[in-house]
Amino acid sequence: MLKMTNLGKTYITDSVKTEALRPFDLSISQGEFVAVTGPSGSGKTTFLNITGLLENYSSGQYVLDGQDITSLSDKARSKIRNEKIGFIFQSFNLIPELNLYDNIDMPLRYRSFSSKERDSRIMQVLEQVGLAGRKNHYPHQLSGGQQQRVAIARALAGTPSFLLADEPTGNLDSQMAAGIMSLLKDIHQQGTSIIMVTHDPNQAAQAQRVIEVRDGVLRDARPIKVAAEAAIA
Ligand SMILES: Nc1ncnc2c1ncn2[C@@H]1O[C@H](COP(=O)(O)OP(=O)(O)OP(=O)(O)O)[C@@H](O)[C@H]1O
Repeated sequence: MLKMTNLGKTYITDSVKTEALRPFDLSISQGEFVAVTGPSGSGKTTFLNITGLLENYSSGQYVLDGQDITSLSDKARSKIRNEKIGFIFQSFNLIPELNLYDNIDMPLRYRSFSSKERDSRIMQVLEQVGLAGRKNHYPHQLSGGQQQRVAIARALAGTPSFLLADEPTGNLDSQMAAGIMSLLKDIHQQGTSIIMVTHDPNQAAQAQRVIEVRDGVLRDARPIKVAAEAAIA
């Protein structure tokens, strides 16, 4: 699904050079659930922004679904971002003036779907996150956990190649956080690839594979399930 080769990111501000990500190689296959973890300032957000095509890298190559991103224009990148990546943020990022239905519809309007197809996609994802009966409600009428469910529905509606989640439970209490983790695991079981940044080692352990970032060095732990099977063999 995605392949990064010798990818690196250096910030230069007022002649101060920060090597946010030292050059690394990484492949993530369709259907994986990957957690990205590491201490504050280690480079997780930089990694996430590059993976989500929100930020450029300084060196190397990034190939997404067979397409080399390196030489694309900003417009072409935006199109790929909208079609292939579903974003989930810590702060939900719903539009307060729009009801749930219209929040989910918003990114679909930039795609070539008919209004009938958009409607069926919106209702399907609202069902999937258990909020079909609340489609006319506004974000402020929902709990934090429910708002995050809407954000997940919005991310899923465009059938992206993968979901990119940035601390998706960071603003939730532990019970709501457990509900969101369980929803993400269900979505993964149904075939969606997920890349999730988290500070929480317990959440990271629920993914199939953990990538650790420390001082800009990306360490790719082996898939946990494969490692466990290897230990038994
Ligand atoms: N725009 C920027 N200009 C200069 N340096 C930056 C910029 N963005 C990030 N950095 C630096 O790059 C390094 C990695 O930052 P990054 O935000 O990716 O870390 P993080 O692991 O996401 O941290 P946190 O968990 O606190 O969000 C840090 O040293 C940071 O100061």
